[in-house]
Amino acid sequence: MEFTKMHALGNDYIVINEFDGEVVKEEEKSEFSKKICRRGFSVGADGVIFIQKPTSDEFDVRFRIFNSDGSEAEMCGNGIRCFSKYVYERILKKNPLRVETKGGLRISEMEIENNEVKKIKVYMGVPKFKLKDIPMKIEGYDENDEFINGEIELNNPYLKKVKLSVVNVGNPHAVIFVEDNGIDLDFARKHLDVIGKEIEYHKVFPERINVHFVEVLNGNEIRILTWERGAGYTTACGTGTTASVIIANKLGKTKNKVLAHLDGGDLEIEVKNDGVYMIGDAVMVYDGKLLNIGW
Ligand SMILES: N[C@@H](CCC[C@H](N)C(=O)O)C(=O)O
Repeated sequence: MEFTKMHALGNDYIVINEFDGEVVKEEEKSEFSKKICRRGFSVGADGVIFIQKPTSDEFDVRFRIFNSDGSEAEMCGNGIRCFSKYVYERILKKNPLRVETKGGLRISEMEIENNEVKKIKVYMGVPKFKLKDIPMKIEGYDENDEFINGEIELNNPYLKKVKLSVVNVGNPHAVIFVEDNGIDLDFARKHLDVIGKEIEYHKVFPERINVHFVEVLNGNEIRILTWERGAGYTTACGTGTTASVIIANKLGKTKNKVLAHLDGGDLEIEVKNDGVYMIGDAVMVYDGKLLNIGW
């Protein structure tokens, strides 16, 4: 089986081209992703991306993303930049590219030099804030309410409660401003696998959630530490960065154009009237041939 290893800001994916036909059977995709993502024993990655034919003429190509724990996500910001680069350079010379995702239509506009995609600007859609759209279920709130800087209780030795905001940008995110919680990013990093995991699996989030600790540096810059649903700590999360800027902007903490500093590098997000845009690059690391999936 042939695959390509790609990354965007260190958030790494195994890309499998199924545009001309299925490579991994539908019912095996989850288990396959879990196995091939296991670092040390197999290729290792934060997730697997499948490139498929779209299900309708509205789109040029279909994007599927499985996390390293085998769960399928609706969207992935770093993944869609990797995907767009792969599709343009190897499958379809279409620019802009209309991408079908489980989170809805996304449009990738690429900057190209000598047939190589250098930068990708992705239309990330319109954010949803209602609890029914996250989804989130919490006592005292209606399904049409929003949960912005609301508090939830935790059960760990380090942080007893946390103020967070939720938004769905195709997939669900919880955004935690460290300054609103009397903590800093060093504290969050030290206890990330306890606190991040607890929030990911918190009973108020029936489909789990991606978790981001955010420090606002000024009106145009933020720093983010991420714990991803289904993958744990990652060096960057494109949808998470999009979500963090949307919430920061909604709370008046930043302007509408923000440079986010992530462990794996920087990403630009712009909040506009018609939706949100993410601008960054992606890297093709190597092509591989799978000999043994390991485990
Ligand atoms: N790293 C991605 C998000 C991948 C999916 C996420 N873990 C989920 O389950 O929603 C990104 O760059 O957006």
